[in-house]
Amino acid sequence: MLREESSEEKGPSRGLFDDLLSGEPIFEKKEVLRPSYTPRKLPHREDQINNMATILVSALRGDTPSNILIYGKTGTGKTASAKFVSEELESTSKKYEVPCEVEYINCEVTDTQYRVLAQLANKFIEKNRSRIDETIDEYESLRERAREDSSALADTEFDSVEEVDERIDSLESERDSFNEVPMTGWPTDRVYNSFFDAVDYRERVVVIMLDEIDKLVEKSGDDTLYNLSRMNSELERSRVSIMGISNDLKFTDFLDPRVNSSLGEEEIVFPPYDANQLRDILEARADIAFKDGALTEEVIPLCAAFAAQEHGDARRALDLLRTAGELAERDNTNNVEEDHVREAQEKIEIDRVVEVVRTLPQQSKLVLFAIILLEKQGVHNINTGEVYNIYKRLCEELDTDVLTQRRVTDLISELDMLGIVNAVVVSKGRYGRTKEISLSVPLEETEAVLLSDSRLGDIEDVQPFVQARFDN
Ligand SMILES: Nc1ncnc2c1ncn2[C@@H]1O[C@H](COP(=O)(O)OP(=O)(O)OP(=O)(O)O)[C@@H](O)[C@H]1O
Repeated sequence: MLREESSEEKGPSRGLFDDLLSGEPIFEKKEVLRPSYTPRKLPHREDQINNMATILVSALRGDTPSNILIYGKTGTGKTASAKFVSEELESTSKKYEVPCEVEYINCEVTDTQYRVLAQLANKFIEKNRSRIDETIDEYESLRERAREDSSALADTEFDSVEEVDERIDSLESERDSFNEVPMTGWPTDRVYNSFFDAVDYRERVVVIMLDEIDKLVEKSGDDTLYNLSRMNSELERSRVSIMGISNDLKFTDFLDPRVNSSLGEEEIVFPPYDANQLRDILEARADIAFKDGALTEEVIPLCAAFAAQEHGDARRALDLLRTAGELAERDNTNNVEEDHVREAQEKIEIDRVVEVVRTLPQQSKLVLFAIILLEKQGVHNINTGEVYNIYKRLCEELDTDVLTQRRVTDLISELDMLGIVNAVVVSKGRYGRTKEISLSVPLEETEAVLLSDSRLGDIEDVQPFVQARFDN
């Protein structure tokens, strides 16, 4: 007799993902909240966008636009606005058939003169080659038609098929003369010349957008900017203009005065957003990103308020909103609530700390570990001497160099600047001044990151040593 199917066995069994999928999803289009998404509308940036457009419109009249320096704190919409304006500029230039091209370079990634020039050279070499290829295609089809019927050459500059052949040959050798620049190995002069020739191949206005321009100057000085800004005096057919973007204006102190005044012909400032502006930005994105009614009333104002406290950073506001949505999704609820935002705020902060701590140099990790060990003993307002004693012991355990106390004091100041510890100088009257140090990040998570470092993870018997110091 056949065994009866139990009700549980009917149909396919529920798998690992069924429960996750069964809840009504919160998001309609989550990628709208990701940094890679470029919004079509940028509320509260109308003034800056109009300013950029007013300067760049001369490119569409065939003139060289002034160089622009854009600056403002992180997450204030500098890149998004500049990219928006560039796209509009390029599309309008196509509409009116005025050759104008924008090239974007992120100097955090491309941070040496060689790489910047090589990347630019290769982009223009590629453009020139494909333009030549298009022209060759046109001549080849003309040649085909002319071979069948010589009247196809009427109203053209050619008298015979052979002349078309010659033109195709010369275009092919012109195309082949554009050699790609290798990403290392050539003398810089040669790379510069390749870029120069590639750009000047035809009439056009070129806007070079150097995002995070301060990183380029920090890493390799101002030679690139010097060379780019003097190009126009030598170019014959084309014109180059620079748009630098930075969240740190101090880099201009290190520029040659000529480069500085040329780069900053026009300056546009992006001020931080306030909570109301962040609210508008979030609302516009949330409309597309979330299902109708998925957000409870307080979610957007709270994300905006948190991000406004962090120097008005729209990236942070969007991260918060997306993370809050993901946490709600994980809870299998249909609504994102205030608590999800608070949880998201904590999660983002911990993620930041983990990343900062994970990438600290070994010596800073040891100093931080010493502070943590002291805090675990319940020591408050730790002083540098106490940190130094434990630090030395840790170095012995690891058989590593011991830095001087002065150097360790510097490392503590660096940890303070990174927001990992809080070090305040207090006056002890006639005993002079001393630093009182406390941890400003969650202890357990920070310790776990330090212990995940294979070398620090091996230190087992330090705790009893620290303990012993306080038992006496
Ligand atoms: N006014 C705005 N409207 C909509 N989204 C915005 C606005 N301003 C910024 N954003 C969004 O915030 C995020 C950060 O913006 P963006 O990258 O332009 O900042 P930034 O000022 O260039 O920051 P950084 O200096 O860190 O590069 C992006 O996802 C961007 O789409």
